[in-house]
Amino acid sequence: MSVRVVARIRPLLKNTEIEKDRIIETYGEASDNKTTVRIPNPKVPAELYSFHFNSVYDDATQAELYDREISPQVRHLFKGFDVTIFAYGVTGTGKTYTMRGGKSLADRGVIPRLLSSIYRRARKIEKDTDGETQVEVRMSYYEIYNDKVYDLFEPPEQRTPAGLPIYDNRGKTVVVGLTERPCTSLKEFEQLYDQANVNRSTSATKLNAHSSRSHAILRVKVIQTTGDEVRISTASAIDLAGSEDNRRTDNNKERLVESASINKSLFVLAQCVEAISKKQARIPYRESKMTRILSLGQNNGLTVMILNLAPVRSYHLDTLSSLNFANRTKKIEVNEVENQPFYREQPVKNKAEGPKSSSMCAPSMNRQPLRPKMLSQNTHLQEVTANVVKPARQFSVYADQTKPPARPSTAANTAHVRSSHIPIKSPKRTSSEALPSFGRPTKFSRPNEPAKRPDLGLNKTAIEALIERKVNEALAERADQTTVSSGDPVSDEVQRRLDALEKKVDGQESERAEGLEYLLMAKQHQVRCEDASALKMYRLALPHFPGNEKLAKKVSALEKKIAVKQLERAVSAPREIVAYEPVERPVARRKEKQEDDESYHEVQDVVEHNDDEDEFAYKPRTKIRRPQTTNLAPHPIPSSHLATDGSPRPAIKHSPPPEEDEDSEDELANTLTFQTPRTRQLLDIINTKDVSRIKLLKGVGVKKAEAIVNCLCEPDDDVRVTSLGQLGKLKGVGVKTVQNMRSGLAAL
Ligand SMILES: Nc1ncnc2c1ncn2[C@@H]1O[C@H](COP(=O)(O)OP(=O)(O)OP(=O)(O)O)[C@@H](O)[C@H]1O
Repeated sequence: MSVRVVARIRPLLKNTEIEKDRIIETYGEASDNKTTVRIPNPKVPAELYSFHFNSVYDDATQAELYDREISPQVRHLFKGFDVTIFAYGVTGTGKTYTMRGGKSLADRGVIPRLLSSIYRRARKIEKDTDGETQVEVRMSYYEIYNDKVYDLFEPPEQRTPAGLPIYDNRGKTVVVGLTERPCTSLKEFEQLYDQANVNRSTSATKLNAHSSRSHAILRVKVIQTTGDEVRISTASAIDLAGSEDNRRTDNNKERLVESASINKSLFVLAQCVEAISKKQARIPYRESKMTRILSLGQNNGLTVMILNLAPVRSYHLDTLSSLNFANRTKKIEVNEVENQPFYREQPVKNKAEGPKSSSMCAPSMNRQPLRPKMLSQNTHLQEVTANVVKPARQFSVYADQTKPPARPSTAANTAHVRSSHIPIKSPKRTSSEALPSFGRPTKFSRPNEPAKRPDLGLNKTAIEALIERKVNEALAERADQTTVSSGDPVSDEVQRRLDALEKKVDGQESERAEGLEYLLMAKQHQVRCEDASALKMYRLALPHFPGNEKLAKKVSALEKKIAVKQLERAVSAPREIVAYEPVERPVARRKEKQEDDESYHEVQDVVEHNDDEDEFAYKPRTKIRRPQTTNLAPHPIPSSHLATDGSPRPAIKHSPPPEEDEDSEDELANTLTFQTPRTRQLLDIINTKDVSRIKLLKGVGVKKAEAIVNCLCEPDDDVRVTSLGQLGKLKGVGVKTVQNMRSGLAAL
């Protein structure tokens, strides 16, 4: 079965969003059964893109979404399936609202409603079985913040900076040292959940006053116990942090680091989804903790993704990218396999207290091999297991007996009975791994049934003697080893040195790793054309690479680039012409431009070969000219070319001006600062987008005029050149041409 993808479009936010800016439309066979989202092409608004999902909710209430999408999953959960529900979307699109919701009854989100359903169903099962089946609910709640895992049941001051380790256990990612709290009622859950949410990392950003800065994972374990049969299934509800465009957030240093980490993990998730959809052999799960924990497409059970979308233009590009991601996600196949019940050994002491009070220590729980999918819907399991006589207990302490006595006939019968009903075979195990003589490896008879125990020829005293002998042997062996190591002064000395060396290297490594982390973030920001954020990250990296000239140069080049951009912006804003303040003239422009070019290539290199960054070696590269396209139409506009409202910005093409113009950039910087009547006249002519008029400008032939008009002619968009700086950056124009055009105007 595939991941179920449902899109939820949040309503317009009062005070900040208006109807006119709505760009998303939804369609379906009926008004309560929508399945399609339509959104215009940002370049060609008349062209609509359609995306089909399992369901689409437009302005839906919390109850509607829950009842139709999540409530049906509770039944599966109690049948033994693991259920994963996760909310995905850009920051401010309503993920936390969907998952957690508000405080009022109507506003409650998926999580409190899910827990309410779980408790209701649990009570019903207990009642229907006259208490024979008991249901226990335990929960753990943690967050992944800056790629580190923190227990949300622990207050932040008790956290270790490194966070909790995770490891893979037979395909399941396990967080080590996580608190698991029993939770007997909805009220108790709400208390725990609210308390834990206080520990979650949230902050105000420009786009969301309560932005989640971490991915939050709630795991609810449902343990159903009938006699000594235990069935465990888990519901995971995940509120992912939203990706952010830092040009829009005005994030400070701390927020930027968080943001880079969020964006990185979401980037890895997108890569994983792409790799799965392309059926690639390598899925890069391990590159982020979030993808390891989410295990999309790797986990068994049922997965529902809630795609949160904002309906307005300011999210246009982000919405498109989320829709594309969701479109790929819906094709991911998940193994719909339920967790099998297992049988636990009931401690004699607790027997009288009944199953509810029995301890549920994780180590005693041995899962059985998974059955193939075709059996996953078997509803007769209870019946079958009721007929099964459990095999005799086997102690490993008997392993060194010459030959274990023949297994009691009941065990053989068990295997026979089982195989006639359910051929238990894990789809993930090879036959050699399966236990040949027992249907279930973890099933033990109760200890107070001595009559069924095999006669293994050892009495209690003999067993104790055997254990004592083994323990003594092991202790003696260890004592021998200790003597050898302490008696060797050379190895002690070597060991001391090694320890010291290790510490030193560790220190350097963590220092360097932190620096590299900043560099990587800087590169990510650069890729997204967030120069200011990139600069901040480079500055943070500086102290980690003392004396690295290349890095220092990079910082100063970026500072200058930003200064020039600010200058251009100031010039293009009409009011600021009046308030013009002289800005320090950019010096050594030629050099700066070279560095810009190089950083352009480096960014590309980092995307392809991240290893380059490890050395931070500044290798001279051959200049690669970007393709000289004359028509923009077939190429998607990169997000950096679009204004925050999704419409194309005035057609500034981020390409280096032609070689001939490099020397004159200082002069252009001069002319950028104000608009003379001649400049205005020139810009007016350019903005006519009329080839016959533009070609008359000095130094402009028909070809150049056509190229200029092509740059400006985005269908249905009024792209205007508002400064000489912008004009100079159009493809094929450059500073000299601009000067020619201006000087020619005097003669017109
Ligand atoms: N369906 C909805 N109905 C009413 N208000 C909503 C809805 N969805 C979201 N909102 C409002 O939109 C704002 C942003 O929502 P929310 O904080 O849930 O976004 P988010 O995607 O979790 O953001 P982040 O990733 O930054 O945490 C909140 O004020 C929330 O109340």
